[in-house]
Amino acid sequence: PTIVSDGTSNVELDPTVFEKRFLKKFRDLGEGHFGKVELCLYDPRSDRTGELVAVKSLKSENNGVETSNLQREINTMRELYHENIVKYKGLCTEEGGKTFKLIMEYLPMGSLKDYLPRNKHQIDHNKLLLYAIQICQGMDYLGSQNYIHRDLAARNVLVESEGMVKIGDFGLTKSIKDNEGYYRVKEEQESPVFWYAPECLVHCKFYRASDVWSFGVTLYELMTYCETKKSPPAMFSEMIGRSQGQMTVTRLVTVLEEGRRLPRPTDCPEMVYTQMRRCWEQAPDHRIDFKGLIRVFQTLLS
Ligand SMILES: C=Cc1cc(F)c(CN2CC[C@](CC#N)(n3cc(C(N)=O)c(NC(=O)OC)n3)[C@H](F)C2)cc1O
Repeated sequence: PTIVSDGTSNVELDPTVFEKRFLKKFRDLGEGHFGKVELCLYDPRSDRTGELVAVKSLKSENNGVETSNLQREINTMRELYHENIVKYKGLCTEEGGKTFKLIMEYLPMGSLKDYLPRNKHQIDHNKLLLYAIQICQGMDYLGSQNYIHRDLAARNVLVESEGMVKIGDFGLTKSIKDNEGYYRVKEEQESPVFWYAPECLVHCKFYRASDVWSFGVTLYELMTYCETKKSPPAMFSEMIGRSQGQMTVTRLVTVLEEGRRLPRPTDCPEMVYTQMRRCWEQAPDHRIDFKGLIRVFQTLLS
């Protein structure tokens, strides 16, 4: 907390204020549509004893939409406190607050998409179920705070340690006013359509139950150890025919309405695949919820 002296925050004492001059870029961690995430060293004593942080910022001068998206993401992250959600560390503003950067904790082991393929040999099904439970715990908490994530996928789940994962990116997260219970999807930019539930594709409506559908796809990724050849885009493209351009969504909706789903991954236990299918019920309110998934996975943990 800031020790307020004369009504202004005291930069030295507010640990959430990061000064641009001490933020040293090391390398890029990721690239998004409108911005990037960089690995930086925050070194206020300029003696390299600082700490490594992940910094999300917008690319060159974006229009107001991206700025307000980043502002919303910052306001969301600063309110979230859960062991399976990546920690907000603070803000770096420049030019008097015209542009700003989101500072988060850095998890050097990267996302599940990086980690699983490289460490298959030391990760058994029990460990995958542990990750599944932790993702559900983070998502159940997010929903309890009236947020929907809208981009849950293995690429956005970070590895804290071999036994702990966290939801790491909230770029598409929206708050839902309680009475509505859904968010109307607006932007058409590269939406992660192969992780989207039918109601999102057809009606542009996103419910908490739509996040459960995306979790089912994320669980499928877990059970395939994020093998590229078995990825949701690869598998769905086989089902709907390749490179359909804008016809992709139309054909995807058709196969989903026919009841077709991603197949059971090799060696995936029947009981785990059964839970995936319960995440992929056509009707949102027929799907299992995150609390139900946590209960089932805890009984499956041998
Ligand atoms: C402006 C919008 C935008 C920009 C983007 F680049 C991305 C994509 N980005 C998301 C953050 C990301 C993956 C996750 N979760 N990640 C975070 C950490 C960390 N906190 O340590 C980390 N660590 C790591 O890779 O260690 C080796 N990766 C990875 F950068 C991809 C999404 C966006 O909405």
